[in-house]
Amino acid sequence: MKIDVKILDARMADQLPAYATPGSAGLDLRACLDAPLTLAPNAWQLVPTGIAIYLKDPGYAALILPRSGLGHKHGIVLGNLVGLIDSDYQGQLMVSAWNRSPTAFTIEPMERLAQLVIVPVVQAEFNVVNEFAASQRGEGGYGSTGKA
Ligand SMILES: O=c1ccn([C@H]2C[C@H](O)[C@@H](COP(=O)(O)OP(=O)(O)OP(=O)(O)O)O2)c(=O)[nH]1
Ligand SMILES: [Mg+2]
Repeated sequence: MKIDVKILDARMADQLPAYATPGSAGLDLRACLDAPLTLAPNAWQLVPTGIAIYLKDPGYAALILPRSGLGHKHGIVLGNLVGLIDSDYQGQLMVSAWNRSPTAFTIEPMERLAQLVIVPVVQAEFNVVNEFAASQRGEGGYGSTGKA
């Protein structure tokens, strides 16, 4: 699949997001910063990525997810937990970087900060009904099938 991409910061021209291995699901997004950015404990800031994408097809969306290493080892996750990029969004991809750890963390310019996953999307329509056809689960939820 080919996605239109705009390079908004010249530094991104030779380091567009890429799959790190043939089996990678995520494209690493870089922090397009002019200077290091220190996030104090529990601080968050919107970080530009230097690129815009236009998915065009409403059958796709992109998700911005944390990088596991940064999230687990340094507490750098996302202020919105997950970023959802609509297929008609044409602005710069932004990463809400949140330092959920008790230690300050410095993001270096052009460091890989988060990852982008392209996913298929179904746009559903609602069919209003008074009763659903019976299902095995019915209205049971929240542990209703037991623990083991
Ligand atoms: O981490 C993110 C999340 C969103 N976006 C961009 C793409 C997305 O299509 C747009 C709107 O995001 P969303 O719909 O999640 O935010 P909203 O608060 O509902 O804003 P809007 O009223 O613009 O839809 O912002 C990002 O760049 N990074
Ligand atoms: Mg929205």
